[in-house]
Amino acid sequence: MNVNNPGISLIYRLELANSVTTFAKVASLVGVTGGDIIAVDVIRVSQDIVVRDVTINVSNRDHGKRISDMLNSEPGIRVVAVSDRTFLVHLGGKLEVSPKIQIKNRDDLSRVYTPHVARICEAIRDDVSKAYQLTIKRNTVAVVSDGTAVLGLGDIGPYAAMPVMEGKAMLFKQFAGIDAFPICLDTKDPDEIVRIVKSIAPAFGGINLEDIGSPRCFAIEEQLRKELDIPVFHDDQHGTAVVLLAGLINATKLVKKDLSDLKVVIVGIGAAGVACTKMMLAAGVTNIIGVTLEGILHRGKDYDIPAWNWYKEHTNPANVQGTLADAIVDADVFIGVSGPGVLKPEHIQKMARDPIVFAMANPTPEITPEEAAPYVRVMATGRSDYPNQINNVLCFPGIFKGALNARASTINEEMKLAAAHAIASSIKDEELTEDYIIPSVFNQSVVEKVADAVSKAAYESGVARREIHHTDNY
Ligand SMILES: NC(=O)C1=CN([C@@H]2O[C@H](COP(=O)(O)OP(=O)(O)OC[C@H]3O[C@@H](n4cnc5c(N)ncnc54)[C@H](O)[C@@H]3O)[C@@H](O)[C@H]2O)C=CC1
Ligand SMILES: CC(=O)C(=O)O
Ligand SMILES: [Mg+2]
Repeated sequence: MNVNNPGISLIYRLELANSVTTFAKVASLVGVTGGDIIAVDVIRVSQDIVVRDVTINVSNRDHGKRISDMLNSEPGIRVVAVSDRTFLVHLGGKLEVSPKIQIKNRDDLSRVYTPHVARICEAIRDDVSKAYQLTIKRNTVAVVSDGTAVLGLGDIGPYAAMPVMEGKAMLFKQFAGIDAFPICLDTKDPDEIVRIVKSIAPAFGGINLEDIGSPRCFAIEEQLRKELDIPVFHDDQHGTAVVLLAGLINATKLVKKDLSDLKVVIVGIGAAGVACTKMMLAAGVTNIIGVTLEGILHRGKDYDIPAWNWYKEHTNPANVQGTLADAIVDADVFIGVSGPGVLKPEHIQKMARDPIVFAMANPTPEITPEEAAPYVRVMATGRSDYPNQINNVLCFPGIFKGALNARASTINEEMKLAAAHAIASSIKDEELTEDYIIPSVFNQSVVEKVADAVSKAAYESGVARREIHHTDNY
């Protein structure tokens, strides 16, 4: 698998002239150019012509174009169209709104809509908490982005951010049964974002902030948490940190090291980096060194970013200065939440025994598993196509499900720690291996475990608002 191009699959619609060529010829030409045919469908057959859709895995778009040109230049073969399967799954967007009941007659109509809906409106007007019982609020989350830090692609804007937010909404529904709306805002102004999110909050049981770049994300989340009485959770901060901690708990168990003895180097001190650091400190890690594009964060310098000034005071106990090459010496763990290619094999060679490397940048990690393999003991990425996927998708469905079930007013530290331990404990000690430190996203029991643990933590920490046996339906 070429890490820069995760499995591009192209469908070539080919018109083959029966008297001139055969499908066997096509297969051999594709094989010669390194394409991998994975499916063939017959679309139309006539006496002279056969039209086939041939699905071919290619290593990148140029490779796909070379195959197309080569086929087109062959007598008897015409490439009618080439479509990218990934684009096809996004055609028209990935979501729709679907009603829970059908309106079959006037009687139904008058209940779901006017006149009888008015009684429901009045009930909520008289007791606003009934919005949880009588509207979508109780099971609905807004996935809000301004498109400024979309995956590791950077500030690509609200239109380009939509496919990711639609994807997050799909994951909410599929993994936790939560209805989520993708909402991409055409503003980067923190005050305006806060105002808009507050204004739309009545419809939602929770707000999942997504891919809002640092340092703006910190103030936006803090303000919204203060002003709203529903959970506001910046997924890139806390979802990432929860899953990172789960992976770290299991990886250190495997290599027989204690969290409190670790030296951890983390590159990319943005939304994910700051939150991962806070979570590790809360879990008992004491020696963490943060590396930015300007080098190691240390107490000899004042930074323009308040989060970095906080950072230098709470990390780097030996006040090391320099670059990643200086920080990485004798480190037990490398965590990357920055961008492609930051970590080199030479860096890993300088780490302590049994190096743990979590290269979590998406879509292209700080080092590929192939490059790291000879030197690393435990390797994880944020991607779905390698073992050990450390990705916030393991957290946000379950943590919101637990919070919504408890009707929690917030998602607090206790709930996040409970989620991390629930994810980690999904793998039994005897099941742990280098390639299995974190459960699969498709392990349905993880969401349930996380939701139960989070809900329990919400009750125990006093932020749950739902009475468990609620029978009042009107
Ligand atoms: N696996 C997962 O679940 C998650 C992965 N990520 C990945 O982490 C990365 C950062 O995401 P956010 O923190 O949300 O973005 P952000 O924009 O808030 O922060 C990124 C930080 O990394 C720094 N950075 C970029 N390249 C660097 C380099 N070569 N060396 C040092 N610092 C560098 C930037 O200056 C910035 O401070 C992205 O690639 C994203 O895809 C983020 C959230 C979840
Ligand atoms: C996984 C995720 O949220 C990110 O890479 O931004
Ligand atoms: Mg994200």
